Amino acid sequence: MVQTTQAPATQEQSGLEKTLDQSCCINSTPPPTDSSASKKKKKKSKKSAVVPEINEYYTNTMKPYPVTLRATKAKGRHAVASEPLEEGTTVCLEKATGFVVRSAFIDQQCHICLDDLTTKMACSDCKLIYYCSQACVEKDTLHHRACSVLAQVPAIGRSTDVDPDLLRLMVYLLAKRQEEKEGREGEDGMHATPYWCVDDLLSHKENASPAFIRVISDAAQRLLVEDPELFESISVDDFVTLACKINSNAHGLGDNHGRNTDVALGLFPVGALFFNHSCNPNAAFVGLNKGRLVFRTIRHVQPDEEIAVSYIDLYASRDERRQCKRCASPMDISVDRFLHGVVCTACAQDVYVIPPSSVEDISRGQTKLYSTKDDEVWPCANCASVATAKTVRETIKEAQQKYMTGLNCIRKEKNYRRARKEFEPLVFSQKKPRTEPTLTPGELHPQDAIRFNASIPLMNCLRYENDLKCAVDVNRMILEFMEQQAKQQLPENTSEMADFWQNLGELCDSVAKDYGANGRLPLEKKWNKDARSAFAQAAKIRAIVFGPDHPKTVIVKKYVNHSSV
Ligand SMILES: C[S@@+](CC[C@H](N)C(=O)[O-])C[C@H]1O[C@@H](n2cnc3c(N)ncnc32)[C@H](O)[C@@H]1O
Repeated sequence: MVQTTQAPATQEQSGLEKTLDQSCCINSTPPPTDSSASKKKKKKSKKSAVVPEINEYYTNTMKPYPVTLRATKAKGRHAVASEPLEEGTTVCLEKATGFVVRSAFIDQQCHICLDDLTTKMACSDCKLIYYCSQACVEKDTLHHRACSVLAQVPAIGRSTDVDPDLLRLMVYLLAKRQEEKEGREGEDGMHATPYWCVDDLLSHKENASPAFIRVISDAAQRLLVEDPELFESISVDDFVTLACKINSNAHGLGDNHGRNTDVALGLFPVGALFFNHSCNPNAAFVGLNKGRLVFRTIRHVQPDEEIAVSYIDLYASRDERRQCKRCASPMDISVDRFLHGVVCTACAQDVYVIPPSSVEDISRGQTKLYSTKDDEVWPCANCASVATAKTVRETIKEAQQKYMTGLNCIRKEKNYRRARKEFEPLVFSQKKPRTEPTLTPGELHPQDAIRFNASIPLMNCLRYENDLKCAVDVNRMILEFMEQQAKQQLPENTSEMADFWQNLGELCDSVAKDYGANGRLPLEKKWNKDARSAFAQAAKIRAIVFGPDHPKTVIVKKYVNHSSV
């Protein structure tokens, strides 16, 4: 997971985010009991797979965009380009059926427009909802239906161990359902996707853990008692289905001013139904204010090509990304082989290839990397000399341990110096100069996921400790890594890349200021120039991914022309 906030990257996700990531599995199936059962199941599911119908509502909603909606057995509902599309083309703009501000930001963002709160107007009853202005108070037609239940959500969440954000989103969605049933609908510029579309979403309930179903059922029973009228004709089982749908389909809505923090969570049925997953996506989704989500192409798309986004971190290991077209490509030619890779001790040219794990094994948490079979041997992709699974696994486990220790130093002790000591050996080769991403026999490959992920909190530690030039070096390494990945098929324009270019600009800007304060004008000029060109890169990518008028693009464009941030 890539994080570039000014605060150190903690790599930590909230419970709900984790569930969201895990549930974005592609065609994941419950584990079969034996291999013959598995074959039978596959045959059966192929036969029974039905092509979903596309309701006219969706076709009409998507008419303004250059896409055609299709449905097939293999892909379900999906969208293809109806003409050649340039990068940065809007292919869908949707207003959430329901969205809620995340608990951590509850008194920081307006619950209607999602803008930062300068003036705070709270609901005097539940004190759990804030508005930026009287105009936004008046636009809120749903809250009065949900207020009394919402007031109970924190206590229900605590006692049942369910994420209160998930509960609040369920309550809002059901309030929206009731509003529509009564034939009333609030209007704030753009129509929200109606509640009935939520019925079309896949829930993947069959894959939900019994523990999750149990806690949601407990919470549902408590909610039902609180407001039988609001939840009229809704059963505990309906609540569980809705929770699973949220887990499988909800999107985070980013902060419009900061970087990668999701300040809100919303359900966007049209986007969730028609934009499938790809590990090599040609489109991305971006949160906008007022609970809207836009889908934009991030590279040129051919007519008839499917438009797909990545549901998960582009830089995650193959096992995390599960199954998709690209991940199904042979492991020895796939970029994924690097994402958990130890450099061959014989040729020092490539990595020992860890065989891909089956989807069934992954869903049981039994990947090849973490299996206990030590007698297997894994060959180098270049020279075919082999290493034992045990050696490769131990090198990776040791690195993982160091990485976790580093994160804990930040999270628990706020000790950036100690954290830095844990991350440094992961990111830099011990035997070579630190800025050269060299292949050192027996060490993690420079493109290994742990090595890459460690470089992000390391850069944050260096920034915190004001070791700015080292932070610049690490930031440049991160960008080099991402550009390298882009050559091996990942997209060139990603929000993560734009963040790191902006971060580089800010770091160079600070170095320039330090030189300026010491009267070293030629150096100040040089670093200022580096800062401006980094901001220009960030602005170029943001204009494609976020759009030219998005606040994040606008702010970075301003920095390109300013002499300092
Ligand atoms: C957010 S939903 C997309 C809805 C789906 N298109 C439909 O018609 O219901 C995610 C689910 O769509 C399917 N899906 C997503 N990406 C896919 C892909 N690349 N190929 C096949 N199925 C995919 C998987 O079942 C996945 O769990």
